[in-house]
Amino acid sequence: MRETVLQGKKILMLGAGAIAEAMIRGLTEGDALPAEHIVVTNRSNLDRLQDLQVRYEVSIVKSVTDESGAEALASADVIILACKPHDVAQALEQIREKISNPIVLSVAAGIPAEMIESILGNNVQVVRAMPNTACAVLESATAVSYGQYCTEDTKQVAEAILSVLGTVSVVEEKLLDAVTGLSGSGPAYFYYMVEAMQQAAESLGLPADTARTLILQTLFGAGKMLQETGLDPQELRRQVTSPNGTTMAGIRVFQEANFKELVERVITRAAERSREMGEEQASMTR
Ligand SMILES: NC(=O)C1=CN([C@@H]2O[C@H](COP(=O)(O)OP(=O)(O)OC[C@H]3O[C@@H](n4cnc5c(N)ncnc54)[C@H](OP(=O)(O)O)[C@@H]3O)[C@@H](O)[C@H]2O)C=CC1
Ligand SMILES: O=C(O)[C@@H]1CCC=N1
Repeated sequence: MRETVLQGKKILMLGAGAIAEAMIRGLTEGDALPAEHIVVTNRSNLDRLQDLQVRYEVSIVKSVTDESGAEALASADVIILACKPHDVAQALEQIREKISNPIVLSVAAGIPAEMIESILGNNVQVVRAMPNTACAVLESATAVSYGQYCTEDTKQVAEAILSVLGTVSVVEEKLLDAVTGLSGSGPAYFYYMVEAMQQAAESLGLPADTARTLILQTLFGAGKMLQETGLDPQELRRQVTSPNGTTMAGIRVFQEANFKELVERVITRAAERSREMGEEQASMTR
């Protein structure tokens, strides 16, 4: 365990789904704080909590509405809000009277800091973050923005937590919907591409396991080249593309299908959806 601003801190994870598990796995594997200082709760799925407890040795509480839930809420330094956007208001109503000035770190897509501040009151310090599931392997691309009441100490605590899980970029809150469409959803775009490449490889006669090995190493190698050479993607693409060769023939098919425009539409639509989800919820609580 490193000496950090997280020393002695307790985190309560409100929500135990996909992103909560990715963060729990990253925080425990990254040795950010003792596993028992991470307390996890959800709405009703006790089997899921017990499974997380067994696998990560975290603490669990069955419900925030019972006695052990009240204790966990009162002693939490940081509450990570990791439920679906449409469950956020209810989750906050349930904890409002029981918290004692924690940092609230929300990963809920689209939900404005102001909405959380207005439900919880008391000038609560709200940090909004948009990680991705690569938290599980300490490779998340996370962006963060700070609510109006956040102090410098709070920013340090939030960044200490999030930087264990990968890179952290501080952005203005109004850019978080774009971040959500880009890097929050982003892993799924690459997985979709891998699915498509696998399908193509198999239809060309490659054995499934050979195709998988080749695709994964190609993806990993391309990412590492981008990171380690510092070269632009255009230049790296040029190095692969022999005049009138195979790459040029393949890329031309992408160009004929307006691939770049398609990707722009994908990311724009995902960003818009983040904004819509936030607006739907914020309008219901006004
Ligand atoms: N999945 C991803 O890649 C990412 C997701 N996010 C954001 O994280 C949030 C969670 O997403 P994800 O993990 O995919 O969702 P999941 O559906 O996998 O998990 C949602 C969790 O929230 C719990 N929950 C619902 N209501 C309450 C409540 N009132 N109190 C406590 N817990 C509650 C559910 O419990 P139960 O099962 O008992 O109902 C469940 O454990 C979303 O807001 C999403 O926008 C952000 C970045 C990436
Ligand atoms: O699909 C979603 O809504 C969430 C937000 C970012 C990734 N998953």
